[in-house]
Amino acid sequence: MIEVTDLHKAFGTVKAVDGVSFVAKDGEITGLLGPNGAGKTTTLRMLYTLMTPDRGQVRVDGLDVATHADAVRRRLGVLPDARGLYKRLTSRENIEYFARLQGLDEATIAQRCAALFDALDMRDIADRRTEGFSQGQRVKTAIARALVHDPRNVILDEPTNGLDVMATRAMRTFLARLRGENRCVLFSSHIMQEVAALCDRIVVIADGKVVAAGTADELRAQTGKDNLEDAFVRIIGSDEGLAA
Ligand SMILES: Nc1ncnc2c1ncn2[C@@H]1O[C@H](COP(=O)(O)OP(=O)(O)OP(=O)(O)O)[C@@H](O)[C@H]1O
Repeated sequence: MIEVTDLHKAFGTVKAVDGVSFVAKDGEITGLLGPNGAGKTTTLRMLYTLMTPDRGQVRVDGLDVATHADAVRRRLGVLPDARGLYKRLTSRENIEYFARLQGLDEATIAQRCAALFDALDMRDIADRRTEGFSQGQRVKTAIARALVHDPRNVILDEPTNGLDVMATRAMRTFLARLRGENRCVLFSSHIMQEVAALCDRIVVIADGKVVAAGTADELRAQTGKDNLEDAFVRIIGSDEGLAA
C-alpha cells in the first residue's frame, strides 16, 4: 500500500506538486490522471525516492520513505519515465544486472527471468542487445527489470506511452494480472480512456493539486455527468492534454 500525505515540491517559482494526498491500495490499480505538466512524474519521483519532497510524507507498506528509503526500494518496482536501458547489454542481461543489485541469487534470477519472459511474452527478444529495440520492446524489458525482485508495490510512469494498440492491450492484461496477485499498482497517464479501462480508483491531478478522486462511478456522480469523458472535462475545467 502507498499512502501519500500533503506532498509538496517546487522548482523555483513553479509549484509542481502542491499538497497532493491519496492512498493506493493493495489488490487495486490506482490511476494518476492529469494533463501535461500536472505534476504526475514529480509526484511519482518522490514516491520512489528519486526526489526529496519539500514537505509531506510518503509511506510504503507503512514505512516512511524519508527514514526507510532502502527498505522502501526493496518493496517497490518502478518503471520510470526515462526507461534507461543499457544498450550494449541484452534484455536478459539488463534484467539480471538489476536482480543482482537487489541481492537475488542466481537460481532465483533464472527462475524470475523465465516467469517474466513468459508473462510479458518477450522470449524472442530476451537475448538481443537492447540497442535498436522498439518502444514496446524497451518498455517490456524495463518492466521485467522493475519486477524481477517480486515487489508488492508497482509504480509505472506512463506505461503505454508510445505503444501500439496490441501492445497497449497486452499491457492492460499484464497490469490486471499484477492486481490479481494482490499487488498495489499505481500508474500515471494523461489518457482518460486508459485510466477508465483499467483503474479501480482514479486520482485526478491538475496544477499540482488533487482535484478529484474516486471510482469512475463516483467521479461521474460527483460531476453529474453520465459520460466519464465529460466528467473529466468538468473536473479539469478543459479537455486540454487529456485526449488520447
Ligand atoms: N527538474 C525540474 N526542473 C524544473 N521544473 C520542473 C522539473 N521537473 C518538473 N518540472 C516542472 O514541474 C511541473 C510538473 O511537471 P511533471 O513532469 O511532474 O508533470 P507531468 O504531469 O508528469 O506532465 P507530463 O504528462 O507532460 O509528463 C511542470 O511545470 C514542469 O515543467
